[in-house]
Amino acid sequence: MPAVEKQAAADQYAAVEKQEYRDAMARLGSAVNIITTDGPGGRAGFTASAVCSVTDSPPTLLVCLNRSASVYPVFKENQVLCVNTLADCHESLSNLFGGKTPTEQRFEAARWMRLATGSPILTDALVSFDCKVTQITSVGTHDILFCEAVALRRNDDSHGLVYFDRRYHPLMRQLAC
Ligand SMILES: NC(=O)c1ccc[n+]([C@@H]2O[C@H](COP(=O)([O-])OP(=O)(O)OC[C@H]3O[C@@H](n4cnc5c(N)ncnc54)[C@H](O)[C@@H]3O)[C@@H](O)[C@H]2O)c1
Ligand SMILES: Cc1cc2c(cc1C)N(C[C@H](O)[C@H](O)[C@H](O)COP(=O)(O)O)c1[nH]c(=O)[nH]c(=O)c1N2
Repeated sequence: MPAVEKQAAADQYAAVEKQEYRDAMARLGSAVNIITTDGPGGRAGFTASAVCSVTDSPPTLLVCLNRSASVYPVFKENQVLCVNTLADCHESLSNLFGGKTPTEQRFEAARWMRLATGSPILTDALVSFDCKVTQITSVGTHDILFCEAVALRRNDDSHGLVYFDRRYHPLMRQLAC
């Protein structure tokens, strides 16, 4: 089909209204993560549910970051980040990093260490992916950061945390007895 006709065919679909889309997205349960960075641009961190695995070769995750977030310029400059996937005990930490709280207050509330990139690793996270940002694509209000994992840390005894229907839910692992 010629490009003009393809465009005309696509234009016949109206976009779903924003609130209706959010109400629908609230039905998708997801892991909750605190994304951190440190480097020439300074230290920053925010809560993100828009995170997923892209490929294992090379081991790559994606993180969606709203360009209007206060932390955006810091992540853009540093080009490294850590995806810290939260455990069941981290509900209040998730809210702290998801709101309007100043950076120092966010980081004071937990214990951190470093691995390869210098990004803060949450010591009791379920799992942490220390990454370099390899590619960025803008879609609408967000940037999609493609992140290659260069180091990992796991806490195999922790339970998970899921964000579903605008609430947090603990997700129990079957632990060996
Ligand atoms: N991807 C995101 O940027 C994203 C995801 C989850 C929550 N949030 C923010 O966290 C706060 C609380 O969220 P909530 O789930 O309690 O209620 P909500 O009604 O704002 O969002 C419902 C769902 O819609 C999606 N969503 C919300 N805002 C979005 C955005 N700007 N871009 C893309 N998808 C978005 C998410 O899947 C979210 O769980 C809100 O300020 C929300 O904007 C942002
Ligand atoms: C459960 C949950 C999940 C998400 C968020 C919030 C919460 C509570 N937020 C919002 C994000 O954390 C917030 O905008 C940042 O903390 C930046 O806020 P300030 O601009 O610094 O106030 C968020 N933002 C984003 O850009 N991508 C995402 O995937 C998510 N996911």
